[in-house]
Amino acid sequence: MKILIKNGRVLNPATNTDAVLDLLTEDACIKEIGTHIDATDTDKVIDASGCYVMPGLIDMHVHLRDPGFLYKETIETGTLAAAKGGFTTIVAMANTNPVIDDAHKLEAVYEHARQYSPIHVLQAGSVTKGMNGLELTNARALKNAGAPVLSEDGKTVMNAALFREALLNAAALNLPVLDHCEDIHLKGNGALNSGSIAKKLKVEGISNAVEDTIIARDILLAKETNARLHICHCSTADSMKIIKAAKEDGISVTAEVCPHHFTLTDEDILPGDSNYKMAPPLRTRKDADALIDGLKNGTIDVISSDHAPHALYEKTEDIASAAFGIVGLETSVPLTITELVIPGHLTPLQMAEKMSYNPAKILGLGTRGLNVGEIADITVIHPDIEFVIDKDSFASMGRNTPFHGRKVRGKVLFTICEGVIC
Ligand SMILES: NC(=O)N[C@@H](CC(=O)O)C(=O)O
Ligand SMILES: [Zn+2]
Ligand SMILES: [Zn+2]
Repeated sequence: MKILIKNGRVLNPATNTDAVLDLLTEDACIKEIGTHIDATDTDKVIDASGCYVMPGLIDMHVHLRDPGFLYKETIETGTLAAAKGGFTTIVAMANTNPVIDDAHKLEAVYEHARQYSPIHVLQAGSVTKGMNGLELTNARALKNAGAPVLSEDGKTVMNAALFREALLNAAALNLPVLDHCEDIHLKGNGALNSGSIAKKLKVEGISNAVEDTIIARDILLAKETNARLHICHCSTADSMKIIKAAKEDGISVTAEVCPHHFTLTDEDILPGDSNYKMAPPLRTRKDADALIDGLKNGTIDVISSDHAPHALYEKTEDIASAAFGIVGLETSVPLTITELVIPGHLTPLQMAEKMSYNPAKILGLGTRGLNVGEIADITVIHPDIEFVIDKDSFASMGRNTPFHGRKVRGKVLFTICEGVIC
């Protein structure tokens, strides 16, 4: 199979390329990149005039809900949603039922993914057994079974001594740890960001310190253990200061933000709509602006979705009792283009860096760029196509999005994984 992508704006952070070029794939690899590649003898020609041609996007924070929560999502529906959203690789979090805490369970996910996924699935292993926060998993066995990272996402390992030991083990294996930062005692029954909105809606608040104290704790533990720490879903202004200082100090820390946290604030929350409820919560304008600054100045390495599908009945009108989390795989690209690229906060090349190049580096996937001889994982996006987000068009089983009805720009036209159009 040969696919010729003609006249696209090829964005390759690995070589700092941003140029209109043709790109030819053959079978699973990139065969040629050049100014005029001949179309004869190809199976498909894609006219990519006006389009971004990026290395296949990588979402390093996804909840596939498989095994155990198949009424929310499955490997099949979640990876289809990922492909539709432009992602050729995703990392699935371990908070399934059972929790992915041993090699056997991890291998079962890979077996399912081989059967049902059009894209690459990487499965995280949990930090503690059953995510019980008490007993560490066997990190080496998880790594040998193919876990590129460890993560307790959904929870913080509250015992600092135990987490320190986990970081030591991870460091010895060169495994990054993806860190959900939320002090459960400080959080209490909090549902939305602390402040006037939570008060008005009569729910308990979640202060910035719930997040910032754990980020600071874990960065200090990473410093002590030389572990590679990746901070998940940053939402606060102070987290940017802490992470920036840590990086300047030479500590091995990377960080991500999710599109909802730079797009919305707690002022946007509609009363009775729990699709605005997620962990961490939507914060203030000041926080969102700080996240955008963090993306611009390199404090933030990665944009990930934290795709967290839930069933309709789990997202009831009662915000206090509704589940935390929103879907994101099919809205990440248009929100990033609309909120960051069009206003000039990020260049298209920087978008490719945060949504493909940097995740690949953190996950140890090599360069994963658009280079001859590399695997043909490619995303073609038209940045100028305007459309209205429609939750009923999602491939995901989750309909829990606050973005239904929102006008955006930037449409994924093709997701090519190993030389095959998904
Ligand atoms: N983000 C969320 O609000 N929810 C996630 C858990 C998590 O990412 O911490 C989930 O699994 O539902
Ligand atoms: Zn989390
Ligand atoms: Zn998550």
